[in-house]
Amino acid sequence: MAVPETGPVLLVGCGNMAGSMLRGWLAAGLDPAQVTAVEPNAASVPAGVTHLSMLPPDGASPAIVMLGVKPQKLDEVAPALAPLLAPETILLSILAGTELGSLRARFPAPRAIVRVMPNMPAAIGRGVLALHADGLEPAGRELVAAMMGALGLVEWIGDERLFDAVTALSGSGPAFLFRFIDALGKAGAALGLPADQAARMALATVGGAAALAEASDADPGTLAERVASPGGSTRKGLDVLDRTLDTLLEDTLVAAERRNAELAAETR
Ligand SMILES: NC(=O)C1=CN([C@@H]2O[C@H](COP(=O)(O)OP(=O)(O)OC[C@H]3O[C@@H](n4cnc5c(N)ncnc54)[C@H](OP(=O)(O)O)[C@@H]3O)[C@@H](O)[C@H]2O)C=CC1
Ligand SMILES: O=C(O)[C@@H]1CCC=N1
Repeated sequence: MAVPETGPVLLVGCGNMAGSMLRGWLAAGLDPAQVTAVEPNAASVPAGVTHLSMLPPDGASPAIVMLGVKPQKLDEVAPALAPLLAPETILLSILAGTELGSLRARFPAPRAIVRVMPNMPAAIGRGVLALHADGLEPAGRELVAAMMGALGLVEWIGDERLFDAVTALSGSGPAFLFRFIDALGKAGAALGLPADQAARMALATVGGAAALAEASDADPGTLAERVASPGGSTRKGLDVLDRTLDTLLEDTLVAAERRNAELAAETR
């Protein structure tokens, strides 16, 4: 999906996540000349994007501002950023745990503030972008949905209280899956396969399975049953996996969700 006409975009923080989104937007056709990134590390700012090492003291308000720093840095950037924002600026925040109320308290000017929970595959247009907005008019909603749609699947979250759960599921999710790929390869190597070969096969198996699940009308549970031929070997493996997988993932998401709630309290 092509990125829409946005007007000037200011990124405050352009590290792993905001940088991934920026790369996704540039690949989808965003003009780098429209973008300014305030970021201590110039090397992480793509070519053609204006780089600043700190916020300018004044200047025209950008149409879109995206906060991409760590939640712990919010109070470092807020005093210099707040005066640069106009009522018509759309403020996007990807900060985990940081609530709309906490953003409103620091940025009183913009009418529209949007919490965005992206994930890293946004860099290749395969991200998940969860959105929760306050004060966004229909035209702004369309613009934000189109911008995020250029990066992957857009899901509007009506109840902001679910954002910590969303962050645990799709924001952190790629890390859990990278671990799974790694562990699958290591398990193959433990059975005697050369480690590099096992790693390649694990990655291709996970990528292929995810692509098939996306392309198929059947749900993942049904697909798993199709792999498990009656009386075959997959069933024996599933019997082991099924003993712990659901609780393991629930515990994993609960731990991540809790930390997001702590970050929310710290930035309140
Ligand atoms: N990583 C992910 O997959 C996801 C992250 N997020 C959210 O994205 C945000 C950033 O996380 P992530 O990208 O992982 O972290 P990074 O540390 O990679 O990115 C943050 C960037 O902000 C820079 N920075 C620090 N202080 C300032 C400042 N005063 N002005 C401008 N830039 C500054 C940092 O520079 P330096 O390193 O020099 O401090 C760094 O490059 C967090 O709020 C996180 O919750 C959300 C979803 C997924
Ligand atoms: O680990 C973090 O805090 C962020 C939020 C989701 C992914 N990374």
